[in-house]
Amino acid sequence: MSSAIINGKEIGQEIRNAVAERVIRLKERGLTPGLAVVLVGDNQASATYVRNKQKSCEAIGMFSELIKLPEETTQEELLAQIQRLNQREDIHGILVQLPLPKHIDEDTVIATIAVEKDVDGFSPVSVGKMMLGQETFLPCTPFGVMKLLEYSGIEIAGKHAVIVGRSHIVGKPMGQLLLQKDATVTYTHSKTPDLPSFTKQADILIAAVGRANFITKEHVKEGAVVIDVGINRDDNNKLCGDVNFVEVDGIASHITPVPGGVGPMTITMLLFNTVQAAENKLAQ
Ligand SMILES: Nc1nc2c(c(=O)[nH]1)N[C@@H](CN(C=O)c1ccc(C(=O)N[C@@H](CCC(=O)O)C(=O)O)cc1)CN2
Repeated sequence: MSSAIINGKEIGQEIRNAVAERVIRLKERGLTPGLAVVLVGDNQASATYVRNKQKSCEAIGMFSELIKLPEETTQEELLAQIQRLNQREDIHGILVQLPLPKHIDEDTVIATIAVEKDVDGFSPVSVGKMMLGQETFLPCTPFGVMKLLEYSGIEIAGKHAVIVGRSHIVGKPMGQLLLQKDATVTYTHSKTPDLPSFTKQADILIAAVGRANFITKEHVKEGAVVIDVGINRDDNNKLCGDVNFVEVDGIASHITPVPGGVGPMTITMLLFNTVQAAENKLAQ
């Protein structure tokens, strides 16, 4: 029997509809939520994601502004741009699209975003608050995965979650959010010896390693929930995840597809966080 598909497009749309209602309420009170998206350089994938973010904002009545900077922009110029956005009353969320060109230090740039506008949840203060379980903006991809699990009725408490990947923006926060919901969490990564001996124990397996079709049937326990965070290109340049879907389908109880699984949730939770930032501003 095939695994149940966790549909990120459908769940994302349901959440976007609720966020759109909050935008209407804010506009009735004279405030239009505004997101500034900063794109540096010519990375084609980044340009597509940024375009999708802007379209998604427009679709629910939010204001969005693209600040497009050339590849040779200096770090100082970028920091000055962010400082200007920090001051603007009409901008409630600031997002710097990653990756940045190599001559710019991502950590310094992210740390310059005002914490109350850090709708990506990447700044050191946001990460620290998340670790402490304090109210803050959660990073959009792991936040989206938590929503997928919630909307699919998947129990987390008492389950063994195994994360494959340890990036700052997905793997590390993902484990933390699952821990806060009382999962037992194991972190693994591409250099973990005998990876299947760990992943085979997972009730919830999160693949966030960034390698096409890396997770195969030998990694997955019968009945596990498999969440694929990867966005890769295979040998035929076709979009694929970190999970070999064909092999794992039928072993997992639930699985997210790529495309149409976690990806759409990343932008959904960005909208969610930006509206939250605007509501916070009004409540000040
Ligand atoms: N500042 C940030 N930079 C990056 C982030 C981020 O959350 N904040 N995440 C990724 C890229 N990303 C958003 O920026 C992103 C990636 C993929 C998708 C998505 O919807 N994927 C679709 C497939 C799209 C396609 O056809 O290529 C899917 O999986 O269905 C949305 C957002 C790195 N940078």
